[in-house]
Amino acid sequence: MAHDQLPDPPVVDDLPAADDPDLAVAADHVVVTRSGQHLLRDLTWRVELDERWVVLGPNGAGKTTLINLAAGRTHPTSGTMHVLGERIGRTDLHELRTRVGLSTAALAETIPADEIVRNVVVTAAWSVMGRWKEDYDPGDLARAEALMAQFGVGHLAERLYGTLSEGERKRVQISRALMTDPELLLLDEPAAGLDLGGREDLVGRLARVAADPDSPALVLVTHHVEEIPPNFTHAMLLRQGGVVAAGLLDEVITGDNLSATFGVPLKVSYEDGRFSARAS
Ligand SMILES: Nc1ncnc2c1ncn2[C@@H]1O[C@H](COP(=O)(O)OP(=O)(O)OP(=O)(O)O)[C@@H](O)[C@H]1O
Repeated sequence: MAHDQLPDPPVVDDLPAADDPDLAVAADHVVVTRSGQHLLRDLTWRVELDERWVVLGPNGAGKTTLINLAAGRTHPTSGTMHVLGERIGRTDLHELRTRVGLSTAALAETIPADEIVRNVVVTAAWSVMGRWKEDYDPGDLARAEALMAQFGVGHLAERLYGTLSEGERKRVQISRALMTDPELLLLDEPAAGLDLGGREDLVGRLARVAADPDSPALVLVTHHVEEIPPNFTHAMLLRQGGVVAAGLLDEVITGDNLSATFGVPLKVSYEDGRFSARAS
């Protein structure tokens, strides 16, 4: 496909109503325009509460814009966006944000290097960054300890965040994102910058989160099919702000779809729950 040729959005029909209580995200013909540029165009999407989505696409495809929309941090220019039954633009975003766990590079940059790890995690309970209370609620502290243990950073609870490795920081960021027991968890490139061991460790932990029926709805952004954890169920491919394909993971992650998304001929392999891709 030529670089300037954009795919027609896939036809989506028989969608559940946007205010269906089983939906985490409902986007209808969403367009996001900034400085005259379409960051997203005509995006229609449903994420159910028990689904685990991966969003793939090249640099500049609109993935972070989509995550910010789903987190209630960006408004659509046109179309409608519902998150957990609330319409963006017509709801109290502060309240909605406590129901959505978010881990992005931009948020990570706001974590003070001189904060201890336990505080980085537990302060999410009050939607603040940095320590602000001497006495924490024992229930919040217990939850923070459990999450740090789940993500393999329990032994680092007393360490300064700035002294952690990139892989350890990523796992602290996800623990923090889960602190409020969100109904929707949004992870923007959680494996970026990790070495192979760190990536595999994180993929394994996210696979276990995905397999747990008590986990929130999940949306994970990545550039690489190798980073799709087992037990994820759905995928959306974005290119230049448009949807190339969306639906069940194994129907969407194909050589043809990835070639159209990334603009180079690619072939895909699948083994033991994991995908890999290379030039064909
Ligand atoms: N405020 C803005 N004004 C103009 N253009 C913007 C603005 N914010 C983002 N963009 C552009 O919109 C496009 C989509 O950006 P976005 O960050 O959503 O892409 P992405 O898929 O997350 O990219 P990457 O994989 O590189 O992180 C990019 O070309 C970006 O430069």
